[in-house]
Formats: sequence, C-alpha cells, structure tokens
Amino acid sequence: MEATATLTLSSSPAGARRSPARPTVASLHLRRVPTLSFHLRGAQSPAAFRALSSPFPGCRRRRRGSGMVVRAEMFGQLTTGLESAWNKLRGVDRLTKENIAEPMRDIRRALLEADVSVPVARSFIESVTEKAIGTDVIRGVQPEQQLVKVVNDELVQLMGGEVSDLVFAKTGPTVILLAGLQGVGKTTVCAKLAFYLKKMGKSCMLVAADVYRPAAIDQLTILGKKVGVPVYSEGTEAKPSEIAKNGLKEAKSKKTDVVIVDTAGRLQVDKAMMNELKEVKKAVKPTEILLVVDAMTGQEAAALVGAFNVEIGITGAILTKLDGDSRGGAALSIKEVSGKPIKFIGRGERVEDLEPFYPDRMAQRILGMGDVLSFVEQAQQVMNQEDAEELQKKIMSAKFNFNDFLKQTKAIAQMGSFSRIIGMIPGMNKVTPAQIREAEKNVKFMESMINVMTAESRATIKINILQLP
Ligand SMILES: Nc1nc2c(ncn2[C@@H]2O[C@H](COP(=O)(O)OP(=O)(O)OP(=O)(O)O)[C@@H](O)[C@H]2O)c(=O)[nH]1
Repeated sequence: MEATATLTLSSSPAGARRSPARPTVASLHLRRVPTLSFHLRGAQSPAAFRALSSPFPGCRRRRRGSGMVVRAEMFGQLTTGLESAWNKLRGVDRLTKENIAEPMRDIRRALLEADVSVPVARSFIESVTEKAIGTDVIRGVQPEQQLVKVVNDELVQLMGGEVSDLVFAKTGPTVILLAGLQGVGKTTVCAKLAFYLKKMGKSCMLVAADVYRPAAIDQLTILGKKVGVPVYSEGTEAKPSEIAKNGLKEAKSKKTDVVIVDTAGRLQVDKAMMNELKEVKKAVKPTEILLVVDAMTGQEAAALVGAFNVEIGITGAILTKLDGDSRGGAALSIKEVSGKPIKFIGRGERVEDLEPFYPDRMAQRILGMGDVLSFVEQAQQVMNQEDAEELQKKIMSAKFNFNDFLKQTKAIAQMGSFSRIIGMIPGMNKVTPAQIREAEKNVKFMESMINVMTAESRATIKINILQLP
C-alpha cells in the first residue's frame, strides 16, 4: 500500500514543556498512515527556521545581555548595528542634518566595531550624510529606506563599485603569482583558483615555489591531484625564481592556459620576502599578482595590501576565511586603503569555496538583504535544471519520497555550510549560530533515521511537504 508520512523534526515539545531546563532528546515521529502528510519544517522564513532549529518550537531566540541578537550571518554584527540606525528614523517625515546625526553615530560605531579603519569610517559617514540630506523625498519611500539606499550605494562604492575580473594574457600562458603572509590560505587558494578556472574551461598548472615549508609542496601536490591539475616542483633546494621560470617553460610547452605560482609566506613583511617576490616577478612577468589576506585580520589586511602594492605592485587581493568570525573590516577597507580591488573571496576550506567578489552583492548582505544571485548560481552548480523541474513536479504531485529528500540534503551540503546558505536568503539574516547548529544537528539526525529505513520504505512512502503557517 502506498502511504504518506508525517515527520516531525523537532524534539518532543511535550517533553520540553515538562522540563524546559533539561536537554531533550530529539525524536523523529514517523507515523505510517494512508492519509498523513510530512511536516518538513523547512527554512522558508526565520520563523520556519526557528521551528527547524529550536528544540522547543515557538520559544524565542536567546539574546545577549545587550539585547542584541547575535547573528550567524557573515558581518552579522555590522548588520545589527546598521539596523539600529534605521530604527531611529522611524516616524520622521524627511531626513535632516539633525535627525540623522544619531543614526550616523550608530553607523560609525558599527563600522569601527567591524574593524574598519577610522579614516575610512569617517569619510564614509561624511559622504552618506551629505547624500542623505541632499536626497529629495520620494513619494511612498520612507526616510529610513532612503537612508538604506544611500548607505547601500556608498558601501558598493567603498568596496570598489564594479566586480574586478581576472585579466588573462593575450598570448601564451597567463601567470598568476600568489603572495601573502604565512597561513593566510595561499596554497589552498592555488587549488581553489585552478578549480574555478577549470570550470571556465581553462587548463591550469600549479607551480610550487614555496621552498621554505617542505609540507607546502606536498600540500600543493595533494590539492593539485584533487582538482586534477599538474603541479610543477623542483623540491626545496632550487631558487623560487628559477622554479617559477622553469614551471612557466613547461606550461608553455604543454600549451597550458594559466600558471598559478604558490610562494612562501612569512610571519611579517620583511625585506627578504619582498626581494624574493620581486625576483619571481621579474622571472615570470605575471599578468596578475594577487595578495592573499585573511579576513579575520580586519583593517590590518587592508594595510598589508597597501604595503605589498607599494613594494612589488600588485593587481588585486583575495580575501580568505570570510566564513570565519570576520567582522567585515577587511572587505570594507581594502579598496579604499590600498586602491587595489578584491578579486575573490574564500569562504571555506573546500576547493569549491572561492567566489568572485561582487561589491553590490556584498553590500546587500551587509544590509541583511541576502544574496539571491549567488544563491541561485551555487544551487545551479549542484543541481541542473531538469533535476530541479523533476523535483518540483514530485513535490507538487505529492510523489516526493525519502530518497528525494536525501538527495536534497546532499545537494544542500554541497553548497556549503548552513550558515553560508542562510546568509544568502533574504529575510534569514536574523538566524543565530545556535539555531544553525541545532538545525544542522536535526538534519543529520533525520538523515540517519532515513538511512536505517528499508530501501522499499524510502522509495514508496511519499512525503507531502506542507508549508508552515
Ligand atoms: N575557514 C577557512 N579556512 C581556510 C580558508 N582558506 C584556507 N583555509 C585554511 O587555512 C589554513 C592555512 O591554509 P594554507 O593554504 O596552508 O595557507 P598558506 O598561506 O599556504 O600557509 P603557508 O604556506 O604556511 O604560508 C588551512 O588549514 C586551510 O584549510 C577559508 O577561506 N576558510
């Protein structure tokens, strides 16, 4: 007999009511009756996500002592600070010098807390103030929305305005030289870039010119295998400039499109490091010299991009570890401080976790508006159009089964961590890290429950996904 199922993802609410202080054991209630429906507490809204993540559906988010919601989203703190500025404008009928003074102080504080340098924050505030006061009142648009628009436009400008694409050599291999301090993610970026370029149809070669950390060559070799690109190395005895030159020669002979040179990192900027980079630069004449910087170092990263640019002349930066506890200062300051654009951002340790840097999308995320375009692009990478249509048909005709469900959870996992996905969905910016952890735990739990079902049950029980009220 064909059956549909009701699946309640949350922990036992009854248990929670009995003893809210005690952690409850999550349980999966699977009833197999002919006319039942599957209540997937999907993350369609913050409320729905709360239901998915909360062991006690309906209970409120926990707040810190300050009363501020602690968000999971990248730059969450900055977003919260900006929101408090808009809130202060509720009820005003136009933006004036007087009524925006306090919101502007909030914005300035939020920027400084995000580790934006003082001069950058100051000029940002001056520019926003000037434009906000000069803006004509538009019928039907609230003054606070007008301020959001001005801040959005200024954020986009601050981060470079346009997306800054990689430049390719007109003839012969394009050489990309990667530089940066120790541990910022250069070697990982080599593989991520090769993966990204391969998807664009370019053939790549990695060159191991970091001769000071022997493990770096092994690491690059392993990563090269993982992404399916050759790695050129001469061990640790040769000079980096010679290795780079010979690597380029080999790439030319194989008609490789792009050569990515991994160089050594140092603990700090020193003369020896700069001289070595200058030699490598002279030897291979790179089309792109990209400085890899760690987002967690905030405004220091911006200063570093400036210093490297003065010393060796770089073409841009790659900002890594934006998935971590980054407050956003680096992303906001690099272009303004150094004059050089951010070309890519790294948002995880996997080779897939590198994206071009889009100032407009980033501004939207900072303002808590999500990033639908990136979401769609990443979803397209893990699922093709036919699969998506097929799935939609199954859902609409209540033929969605547990195998389909597992396929979905796997596809979502391929898109990255929950917090990354949530950050891209508009309106989901208030989800907290604790809620995300709980949701991830619940999905894993649900997957393991489905995995112990018989193959027949997984295929025959149909799930009717109902939207939450
Ligand atoms: N979370 C996170 N971790 C990253 C990211 N990029 C790199 N890492 C991790 O950062 C650590 C250092 O990365 P490496 O690629 O070895 O850094 P490196 O700059 O080559 O290091 P040196 O060769 O010592 O200078 C590794 O554990 C990486 O997995 C990122 O975008 N997000």
